[in-house]
Amino acid sequence: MSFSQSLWNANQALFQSTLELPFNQELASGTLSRERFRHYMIQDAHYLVAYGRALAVTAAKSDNAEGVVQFANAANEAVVVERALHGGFMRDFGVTPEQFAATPLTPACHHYTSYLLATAWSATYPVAVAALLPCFWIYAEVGRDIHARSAKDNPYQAWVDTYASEEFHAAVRGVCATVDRLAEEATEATRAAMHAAYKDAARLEWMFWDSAYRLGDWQGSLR
Ligand SMILES: Cc1ncc(CN)c(N)n1
Repeated sequence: MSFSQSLWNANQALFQSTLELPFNQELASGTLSRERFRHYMIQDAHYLVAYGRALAVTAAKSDNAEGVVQFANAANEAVVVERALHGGFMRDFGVTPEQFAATPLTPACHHYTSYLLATAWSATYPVAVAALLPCFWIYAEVGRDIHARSAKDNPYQAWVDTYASEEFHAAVRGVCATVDRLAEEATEATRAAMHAAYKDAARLEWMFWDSAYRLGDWQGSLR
């Protein structure tokens, strides 16, 4: 079994519970409230900038030229392509650039982006790549799962199509191939750290959707 497959298998139950989250169930049926999707979109647009930075730092740490291009391209995709999708939804939902800029990161978004940035800056290249893999892989598999059962005239179809697309899945295969090569060359301790990083990020993916469904925010005087 490949190392990336072992990461996936070790977190299979977590992935299943991600699919079962009310946010994703209602995204598939098209019944997710506009308020919840709007909340998610704003937080995800914040997330994508930090994620793009983490990818760029990881690109700079790469041990070869291919990795520089792979992760620099992924940073570009996150900030330009994915955020364009969000821009379309923001317009539909009447979120102005000023409203977006004035909306702080929720605890879940703050936690996840801080984790990715800290890992990208402080961990070794193989561990940083393992921490980024769930952002690719879980979204691609959630996208495909929802695509297979998405309601007709789903208002969120553009989101579903983006993450179910062959282009997005090709990027996942590329990151898995890099993870597999790095794991092959790594010590046992590094492989264990890669497993831990993957799991941390997979849990934070779960929390991000759960928080969006709950309209998560800082409590009372913490705002
Ligand atoms: C929270 C989160 N994780 C991953 C992705 C897919 N790049 C995303 N848009 N948002």
